[in-house]
Amino acid sequence: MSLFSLVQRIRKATNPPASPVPNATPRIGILSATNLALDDPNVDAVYNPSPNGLHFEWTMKALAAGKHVLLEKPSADTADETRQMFEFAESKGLVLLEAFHYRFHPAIARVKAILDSGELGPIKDLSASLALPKGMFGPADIRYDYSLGGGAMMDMGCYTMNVLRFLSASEPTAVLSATARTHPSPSATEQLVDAATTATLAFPGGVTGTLVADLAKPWWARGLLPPLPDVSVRVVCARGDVALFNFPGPFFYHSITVRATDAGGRPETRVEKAYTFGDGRSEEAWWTTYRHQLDAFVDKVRGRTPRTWISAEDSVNNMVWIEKVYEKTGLGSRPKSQYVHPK
Ligand SMILES: NC(=O)C1=CN([C@@H]2O[C@H](COP(=O)(O)OP(=O)(O)OC[C@H]3O[C@@H](n4cnc5c(N)ncnc54)[C@H](OP(=O)(O)O)[C@@H]3O)[C@@H](O)[C@H]2O)C=CC1
Ligand SMILES: O=C1OC[C@@H](O)[C@H](O)[C@H]1O
Repeated sequence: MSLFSLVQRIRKATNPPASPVPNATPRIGILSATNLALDDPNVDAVYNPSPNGLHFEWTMKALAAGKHVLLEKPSADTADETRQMFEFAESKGLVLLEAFHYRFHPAIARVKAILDSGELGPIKDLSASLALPKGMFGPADIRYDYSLGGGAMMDMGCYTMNVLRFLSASEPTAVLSATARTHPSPSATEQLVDAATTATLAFPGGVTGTLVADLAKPWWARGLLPPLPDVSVRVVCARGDVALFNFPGPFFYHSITVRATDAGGRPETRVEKAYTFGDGRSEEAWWTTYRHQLDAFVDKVRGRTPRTWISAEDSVNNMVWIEKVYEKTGLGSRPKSQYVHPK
């Protein structure tokens, strides 16, 4: 069970009584099968942490009910569904945000600022990995359920795809190669679920980007030693490189390692940390990625300008390229939602 399901369960169990909420604070509900947040006029916005394959249906229903939506990643099973959700949100004047929480933290912002500063020269190659040890997710986990939009490329690959696109400041032009590791399964649909995917993409200007997404990284020493999680992104530039260790969870711990050449052409390495923006806006060094994200979401709902935002186009393009990777591996896109939204 994830932290989010836990929160959801606690919410369900405690069923907090309605209380007056100051106008400045949007009242956020969490969607679940038994949660009637959509019918509750006291709820302004909902968080949608349903399995991937249900994102489209419940986001469309929430938007139809007039709620702003903070939607878990990946936004849907297909780019077409993502496009529909954002178009609907726009037409209703509602906020819809795909919860790529890491994008709201100072650590990734610092890496982007280093790249944008030109200090390291033009980008040549990027690589991003998100790989967790085998055993973290059981066989019944939603991540292995094709009908619910399962697969490593969906679950972890959506982050790696996102960070490659974000740091390269461009969209891929092609999937050069992509391979998936699947489990032998008697079920035809479960054979379409990738436990791991590796892909290399072409970006404009001869730049390449490689992603690794693995839900079950094999153990070492004949299965006795768990491997370390792989949670890094690295960008190689003409005059050096920058790597962020733990890009998805930088609030626990992270390090930004920059290798550059000094004015005399000598190589130098420095390690940075970024737990605050220091831009005078409200923040604390302990704030999680989720806290920063929630701040931005609330800002947007309240008509203020958030420090960071993820556009509709960004979310649509992320799904476009996830689908292209699935196409290249031969597994194909996850099944489109059966939900038909009433016109
Ligand atoms: N941003 C982040 O850090 C994280 C994001 N996620 C994202 O959140 C989403 C949910 O993941 P996670 O919390 O691990 O998922 P869970 O398996 O814990 O399920 C989440 C909820 O979905 C319900 N559910 C499960 N299967 C079905 C089904 N077939 N039909 C209807 N409801 C169902 C569960 O209900 P019940 O309790 O009744 O079983 C549960 O309330 C995914 O999109 C995932 O990518 C997940 C973890 C972390
Ligand atoms: O943050 C995360 O880490 C673990 C994943 O399986 C999960 O879905 C993801 O959002």
